[in-house]
Amino acid sequence: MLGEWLDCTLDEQRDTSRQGTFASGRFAISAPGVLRLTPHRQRPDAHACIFSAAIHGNETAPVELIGRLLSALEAGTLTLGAPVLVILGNIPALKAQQRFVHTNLNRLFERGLSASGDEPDRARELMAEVDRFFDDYAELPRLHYDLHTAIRASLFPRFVVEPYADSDTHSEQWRWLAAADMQAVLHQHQHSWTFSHYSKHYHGAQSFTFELGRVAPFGENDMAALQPMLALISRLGEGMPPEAGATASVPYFRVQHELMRHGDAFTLCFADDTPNFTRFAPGTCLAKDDVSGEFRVGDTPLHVVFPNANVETGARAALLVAPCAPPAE
Ligand SMILES: O=C(O)CCC(=O)N[C@@H](CCC(=O)O)C(=O)O
Ligand SMILES: [Zn+2]
Repeated sequence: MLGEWLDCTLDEQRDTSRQGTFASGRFAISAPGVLRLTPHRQRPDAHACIFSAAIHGNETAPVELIGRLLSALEAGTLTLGAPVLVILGNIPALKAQQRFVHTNLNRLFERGLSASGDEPDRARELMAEVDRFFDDYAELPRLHYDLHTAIRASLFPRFVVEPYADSDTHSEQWRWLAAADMQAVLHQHQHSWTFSHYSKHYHGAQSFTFELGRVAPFGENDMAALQPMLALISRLGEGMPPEAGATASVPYFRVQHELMRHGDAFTLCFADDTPNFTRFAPGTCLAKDDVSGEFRVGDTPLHVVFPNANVETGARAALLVAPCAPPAE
């Protein structure tokens, strides 16, 4: 049944039904780690909802959050009123409790991807699942929340990344995110081929990457802090309008520059435990690279997000961001 699906995804030896019913809907496993929930009665405010987790295998809080949603549906304390696609992204990495096995899955969501290997194959499988789900509910507004946790501490422990795309984010989303206790918003300045970008760019979905605290092993996540987030996905699962908060208090940032690792001897010039959103003054040296040289902050201060010197060469080693005005209401 629903509650067992997470465990069975991690343990192929355990048998589980591939489809069945629960009090308010039907479920079907359409691919490994992909669970489709169909309501018996779809509510008028329903979105076609995708909730994904474990695109990075060591980010366990989102998996626990989705487990709570499924348990509530199974227990009948929550009534499914919207179609929901639940995705566990990188199953081998989740089993190994690693960010990825061979390469970062969250850089591969691009149509026409030609790379070969386990993660590229999984990206193709997940893109096809997303396409099929949104096609099947073409009449409904589309929504994709891709749930993550960050490697390091953050001055804003819970925040969202808004992927770059031509389509707009609806203003109600900002109010829902504020009520879900998201503490900052980061606007991407260019295409990034992440999973949330895929849904927004190719399907016009309301789509975000959520950072829900810091990476921790199963059982060690601060789930109390994620209660408002659970309330948001639960309301969406019910097909009901979520609670709306005040957006005025949420700081907005825009990416100014992607710091890339080009050489083997790439280093960041600040401490490993520097929290996300730490501000650096003009002139500060942020990185040294044996291929591209030094990177220094220009005339305006920059805040650093997701710094990671240990990425593959050619990959993003940090986002450098600056505060910006909130989107118009
Ligand atoms: O904490 C970190 O350094 C990484 C956390 C993480 O996995 N972040 C996502 C953000 C995706 C986006 O830019 O929308 C990632 O790097 O894939
Ligand atoms: Zn992640």
